[in-house]
Amino acid sequence: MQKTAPLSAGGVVGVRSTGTLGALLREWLPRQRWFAGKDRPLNDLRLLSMTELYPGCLHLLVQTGQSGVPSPGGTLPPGDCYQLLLGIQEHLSPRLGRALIGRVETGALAGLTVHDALQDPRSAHLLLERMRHPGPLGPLSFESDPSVHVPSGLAPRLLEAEQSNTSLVYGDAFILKVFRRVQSGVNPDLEVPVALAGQGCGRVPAPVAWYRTTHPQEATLGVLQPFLPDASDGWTLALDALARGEDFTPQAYALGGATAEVHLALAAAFPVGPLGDNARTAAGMTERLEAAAHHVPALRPYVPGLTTAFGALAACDPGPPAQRVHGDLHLGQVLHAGREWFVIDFEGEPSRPLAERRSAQSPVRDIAGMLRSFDYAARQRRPWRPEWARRCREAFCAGYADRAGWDPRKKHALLRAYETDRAVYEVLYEARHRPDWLPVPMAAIERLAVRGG
Ligand SMILES: Nc1ncnc2c1ncn2[C@@H]1O[C@H](COP(=O)(O)OP(=O)(O)O)[C@@H](O)[C@H]1O
Ligand SMILES: O=P(O)(O)O[C@H]1O[C@H](CO)[C@@H](O[C@H]2O[C@H](CO)[C@@H](O)[C@H](O)[C@H]2O)[C@H](O)[C@H]1O
Repeated sequence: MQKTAPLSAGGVVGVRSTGTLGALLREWLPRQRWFAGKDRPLNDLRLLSMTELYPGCLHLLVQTGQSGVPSPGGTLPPGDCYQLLLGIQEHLSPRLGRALIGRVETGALAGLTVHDALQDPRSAHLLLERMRHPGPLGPLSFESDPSVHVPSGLAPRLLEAEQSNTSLVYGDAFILKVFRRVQSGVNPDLEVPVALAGQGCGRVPAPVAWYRTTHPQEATLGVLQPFLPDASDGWTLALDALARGEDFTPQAYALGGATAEVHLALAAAFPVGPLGDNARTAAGMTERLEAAAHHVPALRPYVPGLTTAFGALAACDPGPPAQRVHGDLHLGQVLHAGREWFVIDFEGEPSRPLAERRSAQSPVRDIAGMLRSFDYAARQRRPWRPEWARRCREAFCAGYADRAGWDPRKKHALLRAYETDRAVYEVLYEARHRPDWLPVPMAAIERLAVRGG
């Protein structure tokens, strides 16, 4: 293991040190949407690598030290590793005010202003130039599919949506996703779309360029893909349909079919495991439930009822064989463009270790994710529209069954257990990131625990 370097002179960035680059970042990081450790104080920050992308722009990998933080499962040191691109200037132009991180008072950068370079069009342009010219740069390596031409001079814009990563759109032709929380190993959001493209699966935009680091460990840092310019995501479309009182079942049916197609391509591209070992899966789900109940007290009264679902899973027939899956499928991860559904963002649930996200799992995990999403959408309206969600869920399963050759609705115990597991994940996710949304998955928890589905 490589030794990590302190981010400020004098060792680990201390609580009282102000004015150093480390102190500025320690104050700025926890305020970012993509910062995963919001529930624990950030005690220290260490520098893993620093590379000059071009004059005035630094690429950093930093390691957080947080009390009570679990190891992310990779071989990077314990804590979380984040990717930062920092613009360093004497004076920041007022139009970049929102990108400001602060002014460094001491150390090698004393007197200079630091900003988030991904919010700076000039830096975004130069980052694309790096991707257009593959090759190594210190510990970084830029690579591309030589069969695709990426033109120079595409105007960049930052996607403003609240996300787990940072995405830049170039000339409405390409989208670059810069992974913020980095785990060692290849990121499934590169690995899977490349493999699906190899299968000729047109439902997933194929990567055209990417960059990675080899220090302190191998890790994917960013992926450039074709941008679908007139696409609308499934969440927006579902909410629009609800607002207009419109039926969404034809779209849900088509989405079920598209999901099955992606599953078939995944099963062809990656090794398929044996039939599900339900007892082991149920034990894992029970463990996750207990851990979530530890963090979110509101879950505790429902633990016995929810555990029943996992018990039923352990006792039921093995489900479909384990295979690579999407891992975090919901309406925000599907795009509708030109009358077709496309699937994006194969990273899986961000809080799970990378090895787990890359392992073969039941395809029911994805089906349950999407079923939960129809429930989320229906609960955005007052009064709640359970019938709308029920019809979408039915249609989605019917579309899936027609394309996959097996019907998820006939796997009741399996579906209920995976839906429960997903709702437990959502409770934890909302408690950490969007406490106002907690009632949405909690309503499902109540339904699944008390009424059994
Ligand atoms: N190929 C694409 N074409 C059009 N829009 C896209 C594409 N890929 C992603 N997007 C848009 O970017 C958003 C964020 O992408 P996503 O991969 O989900 O990032 P994150 O992991 O940060 O949530 C999506 O919700 C979608 O609106
Ligand atoms: O898209 P991400 O990879 O960032 O996924 C995370 O954030 C999602 C919210 O943005 C979260 O999804 C939950 O909320 C959605 C509505 O905003 C809903 O459609 C999903 O069904 C629900 O799970 C997702 O769980 C999380 O991993």
